[in-house]
Amino acid sequence: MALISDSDASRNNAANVHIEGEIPVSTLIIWLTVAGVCALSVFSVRGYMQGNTTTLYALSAFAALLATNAIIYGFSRSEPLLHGGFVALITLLFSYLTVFAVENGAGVLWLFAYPPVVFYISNQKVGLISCIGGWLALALLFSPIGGMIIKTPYSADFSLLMLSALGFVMVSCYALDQSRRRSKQRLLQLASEFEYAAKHDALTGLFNRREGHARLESEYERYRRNHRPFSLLLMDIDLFKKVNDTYGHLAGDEMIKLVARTLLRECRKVDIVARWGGEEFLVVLPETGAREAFLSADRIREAVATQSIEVDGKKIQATISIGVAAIEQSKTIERSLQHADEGLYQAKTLGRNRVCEYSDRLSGAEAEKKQAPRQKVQTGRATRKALVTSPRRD
Ligand SMILES: Nc1nc2c(ncn2[C@@H]2O[C@H](COP(=O)(O)OP(=O)(O)OP(=O)(O)O)[C@@H](O)[C@H]2O)c(=O)[nH]1
Repeated sequence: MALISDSDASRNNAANVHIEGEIPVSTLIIWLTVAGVCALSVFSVRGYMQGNTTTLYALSAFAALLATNAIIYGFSRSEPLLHGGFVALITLLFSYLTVFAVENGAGVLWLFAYPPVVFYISNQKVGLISCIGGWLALALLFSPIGGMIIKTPYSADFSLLMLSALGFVMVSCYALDQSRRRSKQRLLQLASEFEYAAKHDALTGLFNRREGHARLESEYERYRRNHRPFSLLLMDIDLFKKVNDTYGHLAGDEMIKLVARTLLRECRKVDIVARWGGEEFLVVLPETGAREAFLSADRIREAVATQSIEVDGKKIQATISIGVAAIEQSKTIERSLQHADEGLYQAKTLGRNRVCEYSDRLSGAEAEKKQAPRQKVQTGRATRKALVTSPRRD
């Protein structure tokens, strides 16, 4: 099961990526709206029973506005609108509870709910500005200047305690939120690193065999829908063991990387390039028939043959052999891989540094169009109907 709902988490801002188990902000707002509407209804009825119609109307209005905000979200599905509307409404509501000293001044205690909610819902900048702004506004209200503008029943002792306790809660919420955001960021980074490591080969950065196979299956599914054939190139570095034995494994690794770089350079963006095994590579060419695949393979072979690595001032040339198989009609993936493998085996048998295409449908004339000899071959692995090979040009 994926840890992160967004498959390409690394490209996204951590705040916008939802981690499984985390309460989505919009869901939290809906819950808080339901709880808020219930609480406001209770207190507006209490206000009415105490003969305070202003409280009744004001709290009922806030309850209605909160409910409307949630209903608008139900229709628009606009999260920024829901989040912005909710923060604005609770800021107004808490200001009202404080300034009008609702419930004989006890309503101001609701201010302690503001910092955790606003930090969770908004980004850190908005949370910080809202909290600092709110605290300063409260300090102004409790100050002698505020007392001259609005008469409130709060004593000096209560005001001091309220400001210090609220400031403490705000700082704590900021620190906890900062820590939560950093952990989430790190978690996303780790998840993206793990995902990369699980899908890529460490030496070359190409897709590894598992990812190559997964992408091949996706391509096959696409083929089953649109029936446009695609092709596989299975390739292997020639006499690679000799490179390792003569120049060492580091030189061998350099050669593998050189071939990988050349493949990436020669292939299109849509092509899938994977390291299939030690010195074996698989290239999937979407929407490419047998003929174009053969030509692409030969171009790749030539490109690799012009490359070399340098060991102790000595240039060592790399060559590859390639087996080509097109996926057409009802051919399965496994069968096509087997055919590409047979083509590769044949390329090795015929002297390496060449391309061999498995084909069970090409006529001799068609094969000749490719200016390549068509041969009936029998190898140690299997009997095949025909293989088209590229001439070795060395
Ligand atoms: N340096 C290095 N060598 C590797 C790696 N993976 C596999 N090999 C080596 O690749 C060699 C493969 O050799 P073989 O399969 O015998 O084939 P070859 O010598 O290339 O001969 P042909 O395929 O017939 O041309 C083995 O010696 C493996 O040890 C790797 O990641 N790095």
